[in-house]
Amino acid sequence: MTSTVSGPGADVVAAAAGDFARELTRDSLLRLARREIAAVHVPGFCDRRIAAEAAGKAVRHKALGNYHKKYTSTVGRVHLPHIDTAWNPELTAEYHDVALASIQEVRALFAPYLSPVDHVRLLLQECWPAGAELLRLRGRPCFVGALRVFRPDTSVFLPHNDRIEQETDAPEAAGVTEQLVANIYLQVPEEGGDLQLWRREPTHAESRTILEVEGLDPATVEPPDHVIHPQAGDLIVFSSRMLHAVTPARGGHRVGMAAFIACKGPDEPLRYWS
Ligand SMILES: O=C(O)CCC(=O)C(=O)O
Ligand SMILES: [Fe+2]
Repeated sequence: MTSTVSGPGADVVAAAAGDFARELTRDSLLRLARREIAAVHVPGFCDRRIAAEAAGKAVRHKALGNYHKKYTSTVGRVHLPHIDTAWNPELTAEYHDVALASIQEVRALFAPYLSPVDHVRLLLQECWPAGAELLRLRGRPCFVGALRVFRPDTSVFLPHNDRIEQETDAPEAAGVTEQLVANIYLQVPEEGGDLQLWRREPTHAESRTILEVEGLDPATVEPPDHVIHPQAGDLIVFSSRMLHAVTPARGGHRVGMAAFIACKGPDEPLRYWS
């Protein structure tokens, strides 16, 4: 299957097909963690009918709330993701208290089928030299499998990056050498909802802005290196430490399922959470 690209970056992507791997394997994961490739993009990772059904449940979910920062508050998410614990001890305790129940609740949305995030967890465990496991912070299990709901025309993720060390001082978060994020797309309208990738980390000044408002003004950033229009059912894994953004989806909801993945080198297990 060919890559599905659109927008201003399409030529760049076509010219740089070697920047993408099409399968999640030991080799593609190691190359991604070493930043030799920009992303692992697996078209049709998950059955589209199963994806569509789960997307509908996410849009109607009773635990659908919004991200908390100024420029991400347009995006909905099901269950509390770690970023929204915002260094608050009560929210952090609540996050861990409900983590396992939330994992099981999201899993049940896909029953009787395997949830795509569980499928990713198994592949990481099988492929990575030292295996993979659920992240624990101060010994307490994290949630994984956040469903993100981008509302038609209004939701956007401005250029930003994600780093666990900026969200917690728990000892388990020290020594991370790379942070990846796996997104499984459950529903994507035909137009918009593009994933933009830059192959660089933000500058110090940009990082300060991102920490304050979780996004840069696109006019202040050069064009992205890659623009991908995901199809429902696709899996895309990329470095969350590098700049990335999501453009508004036109005329319909864009629903994804996300897991961050901390890497401390091939001799340590990968650890995932949302
Ligand atoms: O929904 C996407 O395509 C990526 C969103 C994002 O910012 C992330 O997964 O860290
Ligand atoms: Fe992100």
